[in-house]
Amino acid sequence: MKLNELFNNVPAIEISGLAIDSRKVQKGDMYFCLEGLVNDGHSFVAQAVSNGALCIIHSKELADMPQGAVYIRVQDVNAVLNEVASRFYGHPSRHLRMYGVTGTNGKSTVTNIIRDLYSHHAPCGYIGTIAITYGDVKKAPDLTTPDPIIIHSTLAAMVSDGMKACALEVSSHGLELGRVESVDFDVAIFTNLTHDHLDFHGTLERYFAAKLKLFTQLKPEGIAVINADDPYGQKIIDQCRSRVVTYGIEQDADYRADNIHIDVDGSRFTLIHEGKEYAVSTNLAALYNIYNLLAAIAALAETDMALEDILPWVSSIQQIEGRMERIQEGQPFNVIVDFAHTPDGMEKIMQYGRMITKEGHKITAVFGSAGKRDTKKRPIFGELADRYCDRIILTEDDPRDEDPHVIADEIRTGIRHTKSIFIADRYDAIRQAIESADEGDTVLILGKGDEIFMYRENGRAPWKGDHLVARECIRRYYFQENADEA
Ligand SMILES: CC(=O)N[C@H]1[C@@H](OP(=O)(O)OP(=O)(O)OC[C@H]2O[C@@H](n3ccc(=O)[nH]c3=O)[C@H](O)[C@@H]2O)O[C@H](CO)[C@@H](O)[C@@H]1O[C@H](C)C(=O)N[C@@H](C)C(=O)N[C@H](CCC(=O)O)C(=O)O
Ligand SMILES: Nc1ncnc2c1ncn2[C@@H]1O[C@H](COP(=O)(O)OP(=O)(O)OP(=O)(O)O)[C@@H](O)[C@H]1O
Repeated sequence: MKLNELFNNVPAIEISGLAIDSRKVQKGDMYFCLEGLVNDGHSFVAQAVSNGALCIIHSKELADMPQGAVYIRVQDVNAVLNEVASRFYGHPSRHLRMYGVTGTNGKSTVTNIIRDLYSHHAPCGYIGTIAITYGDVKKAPDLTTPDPIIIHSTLAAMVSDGMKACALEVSSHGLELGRVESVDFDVAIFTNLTHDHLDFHGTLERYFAAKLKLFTQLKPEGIAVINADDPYGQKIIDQCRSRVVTYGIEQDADYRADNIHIDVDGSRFTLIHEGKEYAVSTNLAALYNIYNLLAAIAALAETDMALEDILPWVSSIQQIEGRMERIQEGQPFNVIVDFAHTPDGMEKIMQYGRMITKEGHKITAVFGSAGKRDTKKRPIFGELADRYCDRIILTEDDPRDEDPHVIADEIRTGIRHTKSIFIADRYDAIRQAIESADEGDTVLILGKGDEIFMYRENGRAPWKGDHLVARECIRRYYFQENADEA
């Protein structure tokens, strides 16, 4: 694209790419000087130009303006980045039905349910914590909500690959740092708001203010799909100028579930919408997943699919990796791997564990808490495990440069009655939980879900994955099989 197609009064030089990191600039790129939390992109202009940047977008006066590049001074570099990224890639979000999902818990689940159900109507892509997927493409993401360049280039690839829709997870970091400002959302979905990320946002109110942006930025003809049972749902409704559609269980809602029956491996309920009742049977278990399913159903039924075309598919929703993943290797006890890493998520999965574990059998929870992240949740995790579980095995979970033993001690401050042990190595902790399980027991392996990396002192290190380790331990140590390495 020519520079003069993006800005007025500039030469018609060809811009071949966009970059926000001087180290990754390639010949012909436009480099945007973003002010970050640690560095200021304005300091790396020389490197950007020496790597081949032909245009520099900046807001501050530059000490060094090496020759060979066009310099454009703007007021808000991030706003310009959002605008240019969308334009450079042909405004791809305008050519897709865009579903944006935000909330403390349930973003990956709701977006994956949307992708799964929409795919029975037309091809749908997904961008989020688990992956970036469309057609046959599946990439490991660095962030839940990537920067605007990755978002718009990915959406453009989705358009050219024949996708008709995209479900995008919108994290509070993504909103606060302005990563989705030029995404043309058709539907914005709110799941819930509970304690998380207070290290970054400071207070729950500021955390909420970040989430709110998705709804206040939504175009007037967009649709806001809101959880009516969450106290923050009403606050969003009050401030959103777009059409609002609600879902829930307890409060009156446009899509409401009633007569709910939850089993070990599925649920049934009556969906009430516009005075009509629909019998729904789904392979998703746990009450929180009824909320997630209602959110997805409401979003789809308000856009491209009729309820009658959606409901037959909800009984066979694909397992969402690492989200309440039941590990079945023929063992006579339950093993569940789950990504729960917030107090609300922990409580919900432990309640579900209690529900599926008969009187007289025990629940063992294996978990830790991330290093250098929201340390206030550590004792709360301890309290919850103390309340719902019979045995607690504390272990590492993305320790970064903290000592997992110290983290475990902080979790322990919330534990009053339940026996807890600390096993530093996560593999050994899972092994111990499985080896000591009896018939009818439940083992909950929490916090990392499907992740196959562990954040250590020097960044991401490989981790086998809780799901694979659990399978291996059941075969090798419970059944004493000569199981292959996971
Ligand atoms: C806290 C946070 O979100 N930080 C993001 C932020 O980093 P930063 O502000 O520290 O960046 P910085 O190092 O100060 O650099 C400022 C600018 O200078 C540039 N730079 C920097 C150094 C250099 O040599 N050359 C150069 O050009 C950087 O590319 C950047 O554009 O901007 C970077 C560029 O976009 C992001 O990669 C980075 O995400 C970091 C890696 C991160 O871990 N973010 C997490 C917390 C996050 O966003 N998580 C949410 C999900 C949370 C959840 O729900 O669990 C997510 O959406 O993934
Ligand atoms: N609606 C919900 N309410 C409460 N807890 C939930 C809900 N949905 C999922 N969870 C719990 O939160 C965990 C994470 O779910 P999911 O990955 O869908 O959330 P997320 O918002 O995408 O989180 P992240 O952005 O950190 O990946 C699940 O494994 C489950 O324990």
